[in-house]
Amino acid sequence: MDCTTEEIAKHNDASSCWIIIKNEVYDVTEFLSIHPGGPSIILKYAGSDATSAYDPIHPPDTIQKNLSPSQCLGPLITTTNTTDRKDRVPVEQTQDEMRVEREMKRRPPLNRVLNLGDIEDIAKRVLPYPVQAFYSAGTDDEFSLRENARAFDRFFFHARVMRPVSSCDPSTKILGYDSSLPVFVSGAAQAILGHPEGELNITRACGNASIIQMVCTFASIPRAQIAAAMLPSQTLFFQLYKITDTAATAKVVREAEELGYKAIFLTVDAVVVGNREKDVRSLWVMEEQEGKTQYYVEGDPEATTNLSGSSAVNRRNVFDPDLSWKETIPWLRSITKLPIVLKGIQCVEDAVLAAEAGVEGILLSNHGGRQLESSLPPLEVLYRIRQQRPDVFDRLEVYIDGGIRRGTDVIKAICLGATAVGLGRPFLYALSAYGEAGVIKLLDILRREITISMRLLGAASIRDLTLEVVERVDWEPVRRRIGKL
Ligand SMILES: Cc1cc2nc3c(=O)[nH]c(=O)nc-3n(C[C@H](O)[C@H](O)[C@H](O)COP(=O)(O)O)c2cc1C
Repeated sequence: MDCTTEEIAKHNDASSCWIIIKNEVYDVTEFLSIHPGGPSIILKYAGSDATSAYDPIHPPDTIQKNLSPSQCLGPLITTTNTTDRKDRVPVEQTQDEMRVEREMKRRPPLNRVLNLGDIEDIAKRVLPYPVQAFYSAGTDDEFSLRENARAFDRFFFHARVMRPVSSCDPSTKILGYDSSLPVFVSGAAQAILGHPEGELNITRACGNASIIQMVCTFASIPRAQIAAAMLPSQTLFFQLYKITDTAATAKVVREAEELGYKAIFLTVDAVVVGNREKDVRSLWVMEEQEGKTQYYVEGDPEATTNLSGSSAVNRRNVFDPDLSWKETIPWLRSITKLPIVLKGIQCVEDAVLAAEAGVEGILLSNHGGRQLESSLPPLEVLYRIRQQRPDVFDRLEVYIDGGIRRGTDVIKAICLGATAVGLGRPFLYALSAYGEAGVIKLLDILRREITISMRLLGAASIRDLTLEVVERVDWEPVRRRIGKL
């Protein structure tokens, strides 16, 4: 392979994109469409050295994890021209980067942030467009994404009055670990795209607030570094993707256990990656904005169709598509002593199978509407389990995530039998908009909303949040606002 700078410079667009990182040359053409931060940031360095942009924000093993050996083209061959860097074209700020800079200066002070919708609005304004698209994307027409949140609007309270609530305690236990609220962080990868300190913002804020954080297999900060940042009293859970390389997965599980993570949340709703068109389109949106739009030319073969995150990931067979009740859980049990929770249960039947399989918990989730379109909102699944198979709640802990944005959402889920609820995007938005201070603010808002509503409901503790105080209506309430943007 000719890895001279002259040759590399020819591969400078989406049809063939080579970059140099630490004097090694990579063909990232296929990777463009699955780069969590979107392709435009890579394209900015297409045909040149991307080390300065790559190095500060990526864990050391990112390349090994994401590129196949055939995409690693070899060491950079230095010619006389390349040692003289004067001929290099300086990288200019894109329109989007200038917009982000302006918006960061316009952020309101935190005391003007009232709710999670406000945080989401601000984050969407200050995030680079491709990152905003990656974080907010749902699958297909984003129907499940919207309905996840709307499902909460169909439940109303039967408030009880004349009950002493001067002392109101929203704390609980999750898998036996203390949590100051019935809330945890559902792991959402690539926090570093929103803030240079990535997941660490969440770790620090959660440590002080006694909230449990689930850390992803594909977290953007090494899991050891996250574990090193936790307080002695703090609890971390680990989100596991079972990949086709079983031995490699087992190594990850053992490492997580040794690092002190307290439970394994095995994600079961992502055997392939969902069809997230917003994510794919963000490349074209950016091209248009920067004046590099490609137009259809009569007679051209279909150029790079660029069909999504999914295709490239699938080609490399990252996720194991053959998870099964018979094999996967006994295998996982055989390699770890940690409690096992299945993340991504989407119907009553599978909740029952999980109980029969003897796992310690299930997280009812459709991945925040990012996987199967028209998967039932997790709150509806919770309601159906409560109606049809209440015995499940005696056999394992049940959690839900997806669309939870208000203290009342949390309370409704607890009333229906959930032990706790997870939030994904809100943590990403909070850290993107305000770093660690944003995450602290988010938890303060939730705590305030939960305790106000518990008091108004006549509940002095989580034990008072029972099925009797919540009712599902069959009329369609007015559509909820999830965020202005
Ligand atoms: C940007 C992003 C990345 C995510 N990454 C993962 C992941 O790596 N593993 C996983 O199991 N779930 C992942 N999720 C799903 C979350 O764990 C969670 O199920 C979902 O965000 C909950 O919905 P919510 O965002 O409406 O709160 C991700 C979600 C988002 C938005």
